[in-house]
Amino acid sequence: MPRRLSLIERFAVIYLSVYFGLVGLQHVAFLFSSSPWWHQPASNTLYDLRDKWKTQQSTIAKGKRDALRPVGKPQMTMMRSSIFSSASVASLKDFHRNTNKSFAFYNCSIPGHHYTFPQVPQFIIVGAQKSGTTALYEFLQEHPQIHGTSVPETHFFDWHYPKGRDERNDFLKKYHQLSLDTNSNLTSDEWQCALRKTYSDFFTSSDADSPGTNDNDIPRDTVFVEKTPSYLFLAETPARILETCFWKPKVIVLLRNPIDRAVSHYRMNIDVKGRTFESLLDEEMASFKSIGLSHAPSRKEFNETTSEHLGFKDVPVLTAEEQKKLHWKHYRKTFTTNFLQRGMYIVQLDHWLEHFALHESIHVIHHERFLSDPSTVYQEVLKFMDLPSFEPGYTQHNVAKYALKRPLSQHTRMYLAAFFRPYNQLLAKRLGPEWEGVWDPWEG
Ligand SMILES: Nc1ncnc2c1ncn2[C@@H]1O[C@H](COP(=O)(O)OS(=O)(=O)O)[C@@H](OP(=O)(O)O)[C@H]1O
Repeated sequence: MPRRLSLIERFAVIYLSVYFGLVGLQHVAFLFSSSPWWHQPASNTLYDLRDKWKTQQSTIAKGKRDALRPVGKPQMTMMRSSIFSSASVASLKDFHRNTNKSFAFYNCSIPGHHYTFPQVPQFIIVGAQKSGTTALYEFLQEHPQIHGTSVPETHFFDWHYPKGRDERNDFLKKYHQLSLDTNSNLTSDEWQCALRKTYSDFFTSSDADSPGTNDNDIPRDTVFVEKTPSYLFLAETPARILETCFWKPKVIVLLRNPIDRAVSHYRMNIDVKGRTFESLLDEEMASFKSIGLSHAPSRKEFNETTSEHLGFKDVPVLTAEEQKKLHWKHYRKTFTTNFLQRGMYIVQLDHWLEHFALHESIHVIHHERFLSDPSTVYQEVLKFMDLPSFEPGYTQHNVAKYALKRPLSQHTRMYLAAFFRPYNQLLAKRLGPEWEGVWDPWEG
């Protein structure tokens, strides 16, 4: 006859059941939370999201890294050396050459806090949205030296970057528990320290109250990478990166046929809008009328059988300024539906080329080539990153779940091809002959 449990034993059984039940739930929640960002809560929950994922993701990432690390490779302990303290490193290459390390720890202070954290990142995948950025990021994360972020996309430099006094104060309060007026109470060095520390936390598992104490196990050859595909689209991002990062990180861009990109973009949000792809296109085109594309034919006016490149021949390509204007006017409203604007790659890339040199600091990848020959493209990326060769498992990531109700009509496809044509031609001029006519149905 089994013995009846005492009150204390019963309490212990209930406590343990509840505890393990909650842990199980948390794991299930985490599995779902690693789904793409559009299934995540709104942007101002950044801090909650980060806290939730940080611990779990870093444990998983560490386990994965340890499993992938070649047998026999020593697990180096990062020494926090004072020679790196507050070092401002202009060139990542010089730093690497001089120290033989991939990154250093950084020390800085704001009122009430002294922080030590790794200088991140060395590489950023900035877009374009729906161009295979998730697949590339996942393949890179499999590399034993590469460490990603604790959330799938930080969106640090677009949604969360604090602009203006109120947002900066809110940022300090939320993350650094500081109730200060940044404009009057913080020096610019302190403000930069707060920015850098917050960003760096996306890459580490360090606790805000005891910064850096969990970072001892980061091998010194670690290369940090983040990906947020909307960065390419935002003209402000490069300057924000340069303000926050310790050096000019190298930038990776994937570009996909803008028509397929637009359809993929629509399929990502199909459940949200309940509108047809064509009606959203027409709406976006109408919004262009106010800023320079007033002569462009509408989809209904467009005649794909004429030879004069289909009515778009004399339509001016939007300048960066015009696109910026449009962007600010419509960005929030059309975030999920700016199919045309997001495919004007040349306008976006030009913002980056003002700050980052093509080939040396920006590596641009042809999405379709990545899809058909992932291994060659991946090895080229590793070469650009100056990392040893590695073969990940080449699988599909982030494939669209929703199908178009009706396949894209030939008329709409040709309308889009004609619309994007002048932008693609300018892009080829900037990137080189291998980009000529790649997405052009009238070529070859
Ligand atoms: N291995 C590989 N190589 C190239 N492309 C791939 C790969 N795996 C997935 N995909 C396709 O990439 C599309 C999603 O792109 P992103 O991950 O950049 O989307 S997102 O901006 O992060 O939401 C998405 O396209 P659609 O399926 O047409 O939507 C994926 O199918």
